[in-house]
Amino acid sequence: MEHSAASTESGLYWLKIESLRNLRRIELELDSPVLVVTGANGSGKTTFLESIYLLVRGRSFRGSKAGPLTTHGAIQTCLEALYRPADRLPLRIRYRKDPTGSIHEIHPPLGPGERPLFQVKLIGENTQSLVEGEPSLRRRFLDWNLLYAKPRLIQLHQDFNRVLMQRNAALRAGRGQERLWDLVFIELAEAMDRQRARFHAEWQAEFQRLSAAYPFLQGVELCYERGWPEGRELSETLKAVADQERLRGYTLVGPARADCRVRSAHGGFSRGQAKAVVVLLQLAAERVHQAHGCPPALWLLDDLEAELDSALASRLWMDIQATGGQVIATRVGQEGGLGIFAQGKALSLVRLTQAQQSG
Ligand SMILES: Nc1ncnc2c1ncn2[C@@H]1O[C@H](COP(=O)(O)OP(=O)(O)OP(=O)(O)O)[C@@H](O)[C@H]1O
Repeated sequence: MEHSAASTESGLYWLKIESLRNLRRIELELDSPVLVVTGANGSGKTTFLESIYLLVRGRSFRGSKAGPLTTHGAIQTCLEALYRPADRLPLRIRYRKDPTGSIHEIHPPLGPGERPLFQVKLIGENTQSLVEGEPSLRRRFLDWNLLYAKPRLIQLHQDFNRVLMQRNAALRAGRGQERLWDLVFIELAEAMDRQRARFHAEWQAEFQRLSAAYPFLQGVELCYERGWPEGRELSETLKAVADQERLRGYTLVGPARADCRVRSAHGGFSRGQAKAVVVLLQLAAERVHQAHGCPPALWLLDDLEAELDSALASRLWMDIQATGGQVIATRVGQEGGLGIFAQGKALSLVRLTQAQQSG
């Protein structure tokens, strides 16, 4: 079945969901820049967002605790969407999962090393863990944003990870062979650090600009820690930790130990404030991406208003709209009230009801 693009802006304009968790079958045209999905608890709002995330990234944002993706009693999950880029013909995206595995395909396919079509930015449950959680979460977030802006650096990251694995294997073997990897390890580590530091400086500058409108962010800054002490050569640091590394059997310093913390002069953040900080980190990265020529991201907002006071939620919503990206947002409620989403761009509303759900 062919579908006509309903507006001239880039974005997803048609979506079909079959047998994803409690959503049995949904097919719809997305004909406005903002789609608000409402429904009672458990009606499938997060699952609706999950379908789009699966289509864009080929994997879910929910862990295995959420149980099987495919609707109980169904054989397979099939998701499909049509996406109109700004500068070329529409693309068909498919995700299919059955007991033998999953397939994720884009037609026509992207060229090798080509940047993904767009980024999908999820603001959902546990968003705060990015601020409060392990450094590895922030490191992955930094690299995800850096590599999207500069896809040619993917090779550098792959080379570094390969050398790190070899160096760790040599440390575990305990025959002193790790020194053979040091030269190439240092060269790749320094190159990665330079790229991360450059991206981080742009990110921090945009974060500061955005923060001016949020009084609770006075004195808050993003700090990049490269993974070995400032003012010290990596080679020196490796020598200093050599005995410890042999004892532990893995590399203790370098880019795999980097972090990008959000530091507050007043101590920590409340849950709502931490959530707002993460939205602003996403917004700041989005501004850097657009400055590098990337298309606007697609925002998936899962109950954005939860934990935020209405002034803060409205302010964030204005900043998200200003990015020019497509938005799919959820709201709890059977009445279909629009809350903060009533302010701003034209929107469509989908109310999830029993009709779309598996019984
Ligand atoms: N494989 C499955 N088959 C059928 N139903 C499932 C399956 N996996 C999960 N579910 C159900 O689907 C529903 C999915 O809920 P989801 O989290 O998407 O709802 P929600 O509208 O976002 O809820 P809330 O407002 O509480 O966040 C849950 O009731 C869950 O029990």
